[in-house]
Amino acid sequence: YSTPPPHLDFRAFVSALRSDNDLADIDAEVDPRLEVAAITRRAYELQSKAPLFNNVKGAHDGLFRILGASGGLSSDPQYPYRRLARHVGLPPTSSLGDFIDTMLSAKGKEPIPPVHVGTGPCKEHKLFGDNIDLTKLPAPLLNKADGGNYIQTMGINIVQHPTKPWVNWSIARAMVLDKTRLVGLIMKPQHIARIYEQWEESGKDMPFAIALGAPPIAVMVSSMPLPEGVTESEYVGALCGEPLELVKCETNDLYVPARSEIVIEGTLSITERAKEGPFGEMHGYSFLDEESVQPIYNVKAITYRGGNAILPISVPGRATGPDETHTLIGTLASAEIRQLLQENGLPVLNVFTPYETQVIWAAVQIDRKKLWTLKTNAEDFCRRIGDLIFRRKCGMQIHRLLIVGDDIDPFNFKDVIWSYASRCRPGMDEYHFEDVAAYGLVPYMSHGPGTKVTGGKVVANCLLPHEYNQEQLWVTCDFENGYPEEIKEKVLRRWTEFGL
Ligand SMILES: Cc1cc2c3c(c1C)C(C)(C)C[C@@H](C(=O)Cc1ccccc1)N3c1c([nH]c(=O)[nH]c1=O)N2C[C@H](O)[C@H](O)[C@H](O)COP(=O)(O)O
Ligand SMILES: [K+]
Ligand SMILES: [Mn+2]
Repeated sequence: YSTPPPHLDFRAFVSALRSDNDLADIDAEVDPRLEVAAITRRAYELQSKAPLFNNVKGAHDGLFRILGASGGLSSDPQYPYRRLARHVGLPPTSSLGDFIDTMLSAKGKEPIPPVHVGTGPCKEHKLFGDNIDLTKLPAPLLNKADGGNYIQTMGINIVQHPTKPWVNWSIARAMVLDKTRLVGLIMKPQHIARIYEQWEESGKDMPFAIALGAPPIAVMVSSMPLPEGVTESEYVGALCGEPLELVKCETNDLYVPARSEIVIEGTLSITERAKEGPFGEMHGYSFLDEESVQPIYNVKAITYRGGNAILPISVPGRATGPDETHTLIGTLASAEIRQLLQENGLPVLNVFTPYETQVIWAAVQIDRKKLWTLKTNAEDFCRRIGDLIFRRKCGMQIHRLLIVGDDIDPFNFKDVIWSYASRCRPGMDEYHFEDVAAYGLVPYMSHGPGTKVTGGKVVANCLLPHEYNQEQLWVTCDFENGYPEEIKEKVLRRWTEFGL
């Protein structure tokens, strides 16, 4: 096969990280029981290179190597988002704004359906029946409190609606239960849960495939809350301007990316369930009283790429250095939220979920000149935005929206928190929503004082009243805004002379 670009082939992506000097090849033996995850977690927190474990204890017959932090921030502070850029074929100097613009660039474009090819790298090795023993694979234990070995944290869960032409791609965690079974989170309003409900009604187990080490751009779209009914693989095609190549599963009629590293396929039971979790969550907590009971994945085949297949993993936790549950879930939800607000005619420039808020908050940047033409006020404007976002799936994970002006950079938390701290009057500038679906995993909901699955959401107005209808009545006191251009130029020119 000719080697495709990094965004279309996971192994080419790994080579690109290596040539970016953003990958650490670890050839020493490392234990998948906690050690691999601890190294990966610290790699996020220090924003170091992505660890590629080439010698995982217990690996055999080419299963498997492990790549951690594929969606973490780059180790080179000059290119913080280069690893994300590599997922979608963007230049290394790309900003988060460029990344969001790219992920939205196929909206309104004709979908490009994938093409089916006869075979591909993921078909080089095949395991069936007694050759399948998930307990013999080096599936990693990611956190000392986890209830099982989570083999699925960065793969694409592929399921098809039983009657409609909708094939959904998403990321949903799953842990090893026994020799031939996984158990994983199937949670409403996620599309995998909606489609699962349809199979329950049809009375048949749901065929599934999990494609691990799939093309990076497909992993991105799988993590994006596209509208219901959209077949993610067609959106990937529209983004790339060319169809994705898929091959048929061995044991069902689903199709998977031909270049995947590892494919697990089978049926998700509509009757058998088992205890799932605890799991180290995206907000930085693992609650020990987790009593989640979830459907069982019956594994019928495992196929995988030669040359020592690579299992990508995500180790969610505190976003002191963000992991994929922040850089993918937060950023891609921000993209869909921006799309929704702009489609509804709101003067929104950008949206972003600051990592410092564990992507529970989202800053919504408003074009103030356009805001004046709406002749509105804080209450009406904030309630309108809250009604749009908090009643849609793309807003599911957001509990606080901050409405900020175009003088604020939503990607710069110091800007965002400055405007929230100084312009949002407690008791008058926050508009609460108690009748909307909550994100049940947020600790103050799951283990908080009030209801668990509704409410706890708020829109914080970070614009002063006069900003709704006229130019700001202040000069911002920082170097950028507090001095005339000629003074700033003179200061910058003489800065080194002053020895500062
Ligand atoms: C990048 C990433 C994303 C998720 C998850 C993880 C990572 C790395 C891991 C596996 C590390 C953690 C896990 C979570 O525990 C986080 C989570 C997020 C959202 C709902 C429940 C759990 N998770 C996940 C997730 N969606 C879930 O339905 N159970 C999941 O298990 N998601 C989010 C999900 O993919 C996005 O919401 C997609 O938009 C869903 O696709 P559609 O339904 O819109 O088609
Ligand atoms: K998706
Ligand atoms: Mn979907």
